[in-house]
Amino acid sequence: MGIEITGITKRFGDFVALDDINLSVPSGQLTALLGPSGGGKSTLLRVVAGLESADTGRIEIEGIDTTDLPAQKRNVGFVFQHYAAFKHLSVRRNVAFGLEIRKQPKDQITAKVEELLELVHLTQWGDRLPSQLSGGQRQRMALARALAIEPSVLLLDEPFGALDAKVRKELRDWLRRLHDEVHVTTVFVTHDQEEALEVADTIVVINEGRIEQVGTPDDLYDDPASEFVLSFLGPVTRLGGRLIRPHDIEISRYEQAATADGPITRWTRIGFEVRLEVTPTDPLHPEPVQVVITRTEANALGLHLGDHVWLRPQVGAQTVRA
Ligand SMILES: Nc1ncnc2c1ncn2[C@@H]1O[C@H](COP(=O)(O)OP(=O)(O)OP(=O)(O)O)[C@@H](O)[C@H]1O
Repeated sequence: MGIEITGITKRFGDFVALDDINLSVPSGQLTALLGPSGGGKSTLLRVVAGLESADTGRIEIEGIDTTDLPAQKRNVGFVFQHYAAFKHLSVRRNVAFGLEIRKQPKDQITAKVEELLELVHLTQWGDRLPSQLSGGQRQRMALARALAIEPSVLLLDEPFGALDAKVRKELRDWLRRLHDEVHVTTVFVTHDQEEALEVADTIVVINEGRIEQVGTPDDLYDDPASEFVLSFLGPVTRLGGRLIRPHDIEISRYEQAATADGPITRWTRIGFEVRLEVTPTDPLHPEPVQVVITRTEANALGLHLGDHVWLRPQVGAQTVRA
């Protein structure tokens, strides 16, 4: 069950925004659509929501073919980056709105709204206007409003994208906890790999209208299917013709079996990290290699700018042929 996406293609003029997308989103999970800007994530979410119609393909939500159903009949909750609240209505009335137009009994609506406000920790702000809330509180209200109709799926398009880094971090922890409580099938769009790795049960990497890989955060991190996935999930560097993560490189001051060796040509300290650049002496692979170690390691190894060092992948490190 969950969401079944079969053979979805979407063109805007000659441009192919989605190219034969096939994807099963498991019921009750938190799934991230991750990829660079313009890759097609929002378009896919909008097609699932019914806000955009695909040229070909089929969408099933919880076993029901919704391909030709209008958005309001699909029973989806949707939250955008910039949430359009009713400015003249209180937070409570905004949350109640979807229930009022469904003509539910008043006492049921009141009880449901209080339950939702508690869930998103906004009980004490219920009588305020949306303009009197912070950005993070507004997005929580948007989630409460989307959840009010008890959707079969919750679709979130960069819900925290417009917020500053600290609030984003808080809200992503909060979303994870909220999801653990309500278990509604949730799909959220993000271009932030850390957000996806931290929050999602399953990550779908999308690039240029195609799915690059689907897996758990660990699957993707430990076993990237392509150079694109490896490099999208964090910084990478080239070591002897292969791509590797800079902190997966072993560095030694002493001559040893190594993939590359050369002098340390840059040294940058950022907090607890030391980022080094080593320029290999090998004329076949002369481009500088980035290496990241902790300050403690750098001190223990007695490393300095200009030292000649030997580099090789750490045991178990993931590498991909470049
Ligand atoms: N209504 C439209 N008309 C024409 N082109 C569109 C339309 N909507 C999206 N596109 C194009 O389709 C491509 C995919 O857009 P989409 O918004 O799905 O990407 P995205 O991965 O969500 O990126 P972002 O994170 O920047 O929103 C982009 O190149 C975009 O310019």
